[in-house]
Amino acid sequence: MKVSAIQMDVAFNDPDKNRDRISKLIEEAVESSKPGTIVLPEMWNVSFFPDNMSATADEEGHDTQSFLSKLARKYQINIVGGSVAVKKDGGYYNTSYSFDREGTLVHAYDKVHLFSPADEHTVFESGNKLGIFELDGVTIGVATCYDLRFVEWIRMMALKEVEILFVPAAWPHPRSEVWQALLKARAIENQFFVVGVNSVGKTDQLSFCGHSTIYDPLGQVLAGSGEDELILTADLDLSQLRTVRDDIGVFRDRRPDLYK
Ligand SMILES: NC(=O)CCC(=O)C(=O)O
Repeated sequence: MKVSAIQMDVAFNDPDKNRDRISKLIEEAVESSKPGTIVLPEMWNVSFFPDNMSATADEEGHDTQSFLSKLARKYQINIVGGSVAVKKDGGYYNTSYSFDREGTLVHAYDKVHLFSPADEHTVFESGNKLGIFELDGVTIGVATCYDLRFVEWIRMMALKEVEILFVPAAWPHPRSEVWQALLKARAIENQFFVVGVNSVGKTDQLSFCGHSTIYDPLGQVLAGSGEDELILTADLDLSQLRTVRDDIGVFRDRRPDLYK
């Protein structure tokens, strides 16, 4: 599966501007790299996160779904749609929508671990389900930003046969090294591919650290970035996942009977 990750400078509280930018970046990614799957960062409609959610959160996710579905169909690509601020069920959610090449919504994932240091839990409701689905016959997992820190959560995805973990993020300085270390660790310990796609740029409160990176199941970098807006692409050879697991049989050798 050829994957392009869009590391983007998300405009604060301006969904229209962000949709325009994403249209251009997806067109550019398709023309330059011809990926099968494109992934976007966390909260790309409004950034992380404005205090007047009622003005800009996407009502039931309708605008986002119609926008991403059209792009997926137009370019015949899968889109793992990062995440957006959504108003639904009487609350706000940090929701990730994913689409197949026909533009069909295949999965919606509500961020489970809300980032309490930024009071995300006081504004948003949390989800309660794993983000797992299939694209082109490949088992995909999605975990949003802070979810990455929760090793048990990510391990559950590996145990459910996830082959590629996508991590859309709005991860700020001064924790760039933490972001990179956790992405790499999750790839090595779970022996799957990890695609971390972060934001860049600033809000009044935060400066996002970029360094979106695609890791193979050994934790080797297939594509990396700095702190500029850019598209990074890698071709993931999924047979590597089997080879790595045959060589070092972590899933054969683990002792869940003792992990209580
Ligand atoms: N958007 C987030 O969830 C931020 C997470 C973060 O900065 C951290 O875990 O550190």
